[in-house]
Amino acid sequence: MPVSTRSQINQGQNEPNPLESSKPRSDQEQNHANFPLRNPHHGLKEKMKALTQLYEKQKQASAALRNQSSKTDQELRLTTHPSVELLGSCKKEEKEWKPSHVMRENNNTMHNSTITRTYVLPQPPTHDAKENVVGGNDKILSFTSCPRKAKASTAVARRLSMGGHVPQPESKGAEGTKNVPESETTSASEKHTSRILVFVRLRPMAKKEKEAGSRCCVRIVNRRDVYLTEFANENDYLRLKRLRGRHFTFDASFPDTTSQQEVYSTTTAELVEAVLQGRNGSVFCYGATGAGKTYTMLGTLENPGVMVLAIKDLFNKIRKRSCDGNHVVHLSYLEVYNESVRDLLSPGRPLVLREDKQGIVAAGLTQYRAYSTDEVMALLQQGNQNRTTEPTRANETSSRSHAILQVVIEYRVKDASMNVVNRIGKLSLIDLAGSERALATDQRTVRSLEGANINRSLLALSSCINALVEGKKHIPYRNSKLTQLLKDSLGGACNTVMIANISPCNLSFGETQNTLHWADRAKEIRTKACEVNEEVLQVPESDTDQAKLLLELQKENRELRVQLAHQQQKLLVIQAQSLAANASPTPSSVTSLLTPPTSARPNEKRKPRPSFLTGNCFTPESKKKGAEEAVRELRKTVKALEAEIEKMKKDHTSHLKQKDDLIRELSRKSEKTPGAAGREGGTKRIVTRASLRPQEPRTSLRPQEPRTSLRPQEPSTGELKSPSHRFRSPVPTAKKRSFWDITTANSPSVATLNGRKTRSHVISEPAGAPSMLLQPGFARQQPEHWK
Ligand SMILES: Nc1ncnc2c1ncn2[C@@H]1O[C@H](COP(=O)(O)OP(=O)(O)OP(=O)(O)O)[C@@H](O)[C@H]1O
Repeated sequence: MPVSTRSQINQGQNEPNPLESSKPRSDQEQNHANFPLRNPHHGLKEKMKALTQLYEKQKQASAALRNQSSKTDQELRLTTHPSVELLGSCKKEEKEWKPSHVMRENNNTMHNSTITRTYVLPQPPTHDAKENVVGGNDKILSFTSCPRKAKASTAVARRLSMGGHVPQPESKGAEGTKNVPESETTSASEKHTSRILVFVRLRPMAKKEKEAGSRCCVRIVNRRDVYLTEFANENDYLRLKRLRGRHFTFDASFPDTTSQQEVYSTTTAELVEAVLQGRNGSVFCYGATGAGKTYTMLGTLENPGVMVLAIKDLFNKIRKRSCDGNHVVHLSYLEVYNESVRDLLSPGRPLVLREDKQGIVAAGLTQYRAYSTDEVMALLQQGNQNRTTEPTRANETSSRSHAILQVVIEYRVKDASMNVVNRIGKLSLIDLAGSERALATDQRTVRSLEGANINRSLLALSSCINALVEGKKHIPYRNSKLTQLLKDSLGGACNTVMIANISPCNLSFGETQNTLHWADRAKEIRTKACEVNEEVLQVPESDTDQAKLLLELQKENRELRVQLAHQQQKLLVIQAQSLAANASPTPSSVTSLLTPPTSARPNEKRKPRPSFLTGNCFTPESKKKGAEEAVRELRKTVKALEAEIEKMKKDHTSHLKQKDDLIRELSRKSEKTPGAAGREGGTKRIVTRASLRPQEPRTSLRPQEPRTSLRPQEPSTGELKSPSHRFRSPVPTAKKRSFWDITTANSPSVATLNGRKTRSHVISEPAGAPSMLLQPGFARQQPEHWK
């Protein structure tokens, strides 16, 4: 890239060289002045002096101009280039910026030697330039020649295929962040593809960096434009020639003051929503070591990162929607360390990646069914403890592996025609290890080997990005484990978000530039349109009929049971009356049996009280015939009633028996239906005996509690469980369930999940299956060779 040298600047400015007028020149000098470009380093010091004088002159002129009116002064400040602001903000004592492309700064160091630093300012952004490189000598900046961008650049908010606008971060009065109309952003061809959204996050300057006198080389303007400024020693001529100021534009750029919540809501919140609708989503953090990837993804206890906020959001949303259907959440967490894949939730032998028609599969990866945010948090914490982290020179807690957390959400609901709609969304949250220079980290063998492997996989990632951008047919995913696992995120049907983390420190300029370069490249990757992974599980006609019949029979059964209970209650009352009649011939004694004793004075002669049976069994005639006849009649009535109840009981029992037999028969039939347990062929057994009768009340005929045992008000809910049922706390006696035939991160969800029978499958699990978390010794389940 062309960089203005001092000689070029002199030529370009057409200013008379002050040296020329002040002293007579020899022929040689004159020749040199006539051909200043022949050797740019020749007479460098003289030229520098001339340039300094020129600068002083212009400075005075500008000061005079500024003094002319305050208005002019204000305009000047407004039109100052962002990078100049940056220099001012990064170091307060920074000198005023200079009217040339190449600027100098003289700093007295501790050793009292003079070091001249040179930095190059990037050009102001243009509408169609995705990256502006400082040009040649014809583009010399003057004080007010850097117009601010008045309109949003073309790298505008892109739309996810899920249909929503990309949320723009709050603008601080910037015009450039306004949403651009859809017509400007999406063409017809874009409708079938979706682009990777790329965000940049700048971390704050670390304490150590501040103490070392580092300077800030990044400035974020309008929450989208990133200006990168290079500082260099002026004596480093070779470097000087290559100095570049750079400007990039992304979907959003986050300054160092941005909160975790803001990063989450701008980058990932929409993705979570789409995942709940059955789409796939991936978020990955990319950047140099110590740039803040893990902080962005995991965060701290006080400032939780994207992973934590996404999980919380996910469960909140599920809870709100739980009445609509049945959500099941599965979780897996793996790392790629030194080119081997390891299960972070259940560490053991390295996992083997397999590619089949369902995508890339890590054979043996454990998937846990999660019921609550707390449970996922605990799993996450456990996984992170197992993750390989080592202190390096660049970062005290450097992640030495790429970590992939995958959350699979399965959503089931019955439609009006008794079909089951099954949607599966996958969210992959990826914290990549940092790209690094060997010297920047460590030269010890293990660390450098790790670094080499990290770099190798990141190199493979950049090759894939390149191939995807260039539209090549062959994408070299197989070059590393990481790219194999990211295959779906990069080239599959997936809404993908990349967060590029950068450091503000000028010592990391190279890494920052590299990160921004690849992030800029990634913007051009087009993934396949992300469709909803929906499957309608069509229930055969016969099955539907059977299901309906079963439901009707169950309803009838319940009604009969309630009737039976009523009759039994009546019988009890009559039996009590009969007993009373046997014990005492007077109606009052019958009543006394049914009522608690009220007399506190046993010797007192009791007054006859009107019986509640008066007007019912005891007629005026019976009174006349006497007590014996009344008892006889009562007995007769009781016997008749008993016989009737007995008959009804028999009828009901035989009814119930018949219906139970029928239910059993139907259930057996449904179980025999092909594909009932699995999912092959699209024919699913959705109505099972277990699913239809989970809430079937157990009839208790104990007379003490006839109503409570029957619970006739409890609805027949079918297979969809109530929210409380799904979210109840795990039982401590839970048994470990694992998927030995599972999906891995980024494999196509529908095919993968639907095509596989897993041990912890949603349907096959008992309702309210307990969590792994509370299983005793869960965290310590390690194979022998790990102990
Ligand atoms: N936005 C931020 N706000 C405050 N501190 C941050 C931020 N980003 C990063 N840090 C701090 O910077 C340090 C390095 O960050 P982090 O460990 O996340 O880097 P990394 O990119 O994951 O590095 P590596 O690739 O080596 O794992 C940490 O101490 C972290 O707390």
